[in-house]
Amino acid sequence: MGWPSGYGRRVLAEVDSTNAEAARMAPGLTGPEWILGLRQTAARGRRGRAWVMPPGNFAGTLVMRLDETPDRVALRSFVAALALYDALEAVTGTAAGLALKWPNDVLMNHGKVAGILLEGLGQGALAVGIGVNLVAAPEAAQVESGAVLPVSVLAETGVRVTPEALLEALAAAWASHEERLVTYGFGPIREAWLARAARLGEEITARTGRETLTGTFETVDEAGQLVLKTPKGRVAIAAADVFF
Ligand SMILES: O=C(O)CCCC[C@@H]1SC[C@@H]2NC(=O)N[C@@H]21
Repeated sequence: MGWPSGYGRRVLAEVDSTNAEAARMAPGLTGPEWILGLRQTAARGRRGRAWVMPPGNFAGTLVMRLDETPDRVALRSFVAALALYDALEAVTGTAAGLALKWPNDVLMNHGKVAGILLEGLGQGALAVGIGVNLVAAPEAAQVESGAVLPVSVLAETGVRVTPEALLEALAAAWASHEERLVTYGFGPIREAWLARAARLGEEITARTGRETLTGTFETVDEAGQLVLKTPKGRVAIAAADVFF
């Protein structure tokens, strides 16, 4: 496939957080750029959580500028999840065991292998931060109680993938899904995501911060919201943590 044209790449031996580096780069950005951090000293996860990042794992951020509404920009979490799915299939040689968990985790054999952190940087700039447990997963005690347990690519498949090799596959897969979004809109991305979704049609629990809702995972709507069929009716949820 090769490196996609129009995308830059920077590899950093050590960085606090590739998302923080993206924020520093955003003002001078001339085009989309991938930042790969071989070590991160202050990696962050969703909802203010820390992200455990042993060396050898993948930490990358795509920083880009988009002239779009915030709702449309946010759909990049689905683009990122699909790109990760394809990239992991390419580097391990199989998609068996891979699934996508709303809003933006990638599962391998029912464990969390990758997480995505989207951050708006102001003035239309977006950081798409991606962490993948390539060689090591955090201890179960380091994750929130009830959360999907972390797994690594190495432990699940026996394949040792370097961060650089994953970036090559990820950048190519991102470019192709991004082009699809820009050309055809969210429809085909949504369908591809739903075809790979974990627990579709099953009972799941969503914690929004304000309330906890349990219901049947019906679909993801045209705005990317999780649609749950609950005893009180159908609910569309824009942001939550999901528990199986
Ligand atoms: O909580 C999650 O699941 C999202 C984790 C995102 C971690 C990645 S690692 C690269 C980028 N830099 C960060 O500080 N966080 C993201």
